[in-house]
Amino acid sequence: MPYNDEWDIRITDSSLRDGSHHKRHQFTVDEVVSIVTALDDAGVPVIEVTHGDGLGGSSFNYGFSKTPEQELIKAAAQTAKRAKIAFLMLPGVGVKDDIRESADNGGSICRIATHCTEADVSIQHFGLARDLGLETVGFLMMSHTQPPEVLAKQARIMADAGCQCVYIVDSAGALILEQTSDRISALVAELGNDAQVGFHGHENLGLGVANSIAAVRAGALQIDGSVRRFGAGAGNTAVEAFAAVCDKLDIKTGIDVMKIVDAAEDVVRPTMPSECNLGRMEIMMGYAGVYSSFLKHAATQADRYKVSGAEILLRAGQRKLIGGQEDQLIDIALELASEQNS
Ligand SMILES: CC[C@H](O)CC(=O)C(=O)O
Ligand SMILES: [Mn+2]
Repeated sequence: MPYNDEWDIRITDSSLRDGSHHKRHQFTVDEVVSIVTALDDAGVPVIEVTHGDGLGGSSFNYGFSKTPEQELIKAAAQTAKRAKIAFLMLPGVGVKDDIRESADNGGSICRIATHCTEADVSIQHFGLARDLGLETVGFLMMSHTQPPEVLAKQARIMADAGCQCVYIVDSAGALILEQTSDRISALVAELGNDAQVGFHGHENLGLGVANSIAAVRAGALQIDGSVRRFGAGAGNTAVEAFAAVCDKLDIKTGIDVMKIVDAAEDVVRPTMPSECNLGRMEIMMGYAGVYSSFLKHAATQADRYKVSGAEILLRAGQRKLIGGQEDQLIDIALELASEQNS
């Protein structure tokens, strides 16, 4: 079944949210306006704008925003002619008032993200979002850590709370092809017509586009990506490459391939501090199953304690760290430094 009469699937660009990790949360209003203008013109139907760690993420632990995220959401909503503006929130990092403020500023899609075994902490937020008339999306983060049947039960909790599309979120870029499609299929079977299923990929093993196609073939109707892969770790599925692949496979996305490749090169790339690399630290994240947003934090601690960033990430994977446990990267760096000096 297609997404609607116009598109087979709906693509959400996350460069102004997931890309915030890569930019250490330094987006300006001018950058948001230029990126939203270009993506909207290229036919991207949904653009996500928030601090990288979601509403309320601007903090000592996650990194302070250069511009308050509500100003960025407002600027995006005022700029977009066709695209809907989405925002993300992790319960506990943000609170319900942040959802209200985002809606007042023109955000129309509320995305609530939880660790993939903790869906129950999202229930009140989906309720509020639906009461406010917002469209809802749920993120099951670090989905590589749980088998399909566990994820399906968590998806059911979100759907029953009012979530209209539950995403398998490959936060670590660790899923490999069938591991993606098996998880999507389990959610599709569980949710039926109660909610759609989506996929959010990361490129840490170079599989963002391939995993996204596997997800579509398994029944996902919403797919995330970031233009120029502008996201945490090695970045997200490149929207321009994914749109081109969909075009060749006759999967309708509504995105103009010629316009989106220009936007990627001419508008988005100049706002990036650097390309999103697929270097040893990024590969280690996919290999060891580490949350992509740990990359910059691990790099900071590696510099500070003169230890290997890749080794920090490998141990973070062994410890099975999840989002919110960024401070343990300091502990691992100290452990490595003491081993080095003994
Ligand atoms: C807000 C945390 C995180 O960046 C959400 C996400 O994009 C992911 O888990 O991949
Ligand atoms: Mn992500």
